[in-house]
Amino acid sequence: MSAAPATKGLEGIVATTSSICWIDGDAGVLSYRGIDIHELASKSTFEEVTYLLWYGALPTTSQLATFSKELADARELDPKIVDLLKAVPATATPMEVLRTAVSLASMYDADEKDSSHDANIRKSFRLTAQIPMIVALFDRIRKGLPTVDADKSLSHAGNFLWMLNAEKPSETATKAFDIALILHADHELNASTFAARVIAATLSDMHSAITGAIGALKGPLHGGANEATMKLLFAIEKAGADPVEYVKAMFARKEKISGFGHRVYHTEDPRATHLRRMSEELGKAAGDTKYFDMSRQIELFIKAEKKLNANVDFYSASTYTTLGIDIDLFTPIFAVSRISGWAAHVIEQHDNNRLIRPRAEYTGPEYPAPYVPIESR
Ligand SMILES: CC(=O)SCCNC(=O)CCNC(=O)[C@H](O)C(C)(C)COP(=O)(O)OP(=O)(O)OC[C@H]1O[C@@H](n2cnc3c(N)ncnc32)[C@H](O)[C@@H]1OP(=O)(O)O
Ligand SMILES: O=C([O-])CC(=O)C(=O)O
Repeated sequence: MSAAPATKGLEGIVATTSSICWIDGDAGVLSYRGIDIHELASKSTFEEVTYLLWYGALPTTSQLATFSKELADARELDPKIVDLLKAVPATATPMEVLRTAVSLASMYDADEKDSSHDANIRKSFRLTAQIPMIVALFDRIRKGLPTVDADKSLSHAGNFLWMLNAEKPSETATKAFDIALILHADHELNASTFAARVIAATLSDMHSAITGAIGALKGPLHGGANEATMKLLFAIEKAGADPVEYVKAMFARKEKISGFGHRVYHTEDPRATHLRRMSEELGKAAGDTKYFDMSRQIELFIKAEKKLNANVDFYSASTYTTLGIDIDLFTPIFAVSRISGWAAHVIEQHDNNRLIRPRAEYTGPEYPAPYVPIESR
């Protein structure tokens, strides 16, 4: 069979079937297992959403209690992983460290050599519990601050904030963070999830797939855009510039504005609706809406002038900054949530596997090209 012409970036190509996440990019609908993201963001918790993603249906009260306990009990890290966090060069970024620590965690995983469905579920618990621990511990280690042990009585969101700040988080902060985790949990065949599925489809293991996914998430066209958005807001603030004039100048230089545009949504990203509200509410509660106000001015200008919508990364930047989180933790925090979706996709891929191996449209020299002997070249 000869290959069809290429579609740059695989735009619009349906690459697999999946029962995890459904998006209508024209109507701005996102659902996990058919349940609308707005309902989940307002009524659910990260633990419940993770159960939904892995098992395909909402849990009963006792199922959720067992699941949440199992997830909390998985808050354990081999000391060798903590040693790694202490040994990396001072220039290491949290995203590089997370990628490397997850790869190392594979060698200390009880199911290292087992990729059965049940072993994949057990690994999903461990990775989902360990990733936030790695991010929080590394942040404190690099700052020379004492680390704190995981608190298994706290929720997933609450324990992350506890381990990051060594202070019991407020209910408002825990709730806001939990909603952010729900919103970022899954998004169909985004680049990092696709990368994870490609790796899993070779029958490689869950840790390899997640390590690759973290590498894909890191890029500024994907999860890295939340960090890039905050850098933009800080640059505008530092320059004392008018946000709209600053962005206009970027457009004149043909630069892309982080946090805008999306391959699938042609209308408002439904996650941005929540993050915009959270950014504003948290700003008001903290008595400083500066970053929300700047963001809103930029959003209104870009929407009016370029018909581009804010994506999930745009308002998560000001939301996390208002929660007191350092800018280079934004993308690792995306992974703290997205591990739930990545794991669901790796499990689904292994449960019904076929190697993912597309074709390329060849654009090189015409075949057969001559092999010119080296002395004649
Ligand atoms: C969690 C996530 O991954 S959400 C996405 C996070 N990434 C970002 O926010 C980075 C900024 N955005 C982008 O680079 C893009 O919109 C992407 C990567 C998200 C989607 O890319 P694609 O679907 O390939 O769209 P593409 O980059 O071809 O853009 C289409 C057109 O809109 C323009 N455009 C898209 N996004 C932007 C932007 N953020 N700023 C300026 N122009 C943009 C492009 O320049 C292009 O214009 P042209 O047709 O005149 O050349
Ligand atoms: O779906 C995408 O291409 C990117 C995205 O929004 C996500 O991964 O959450």
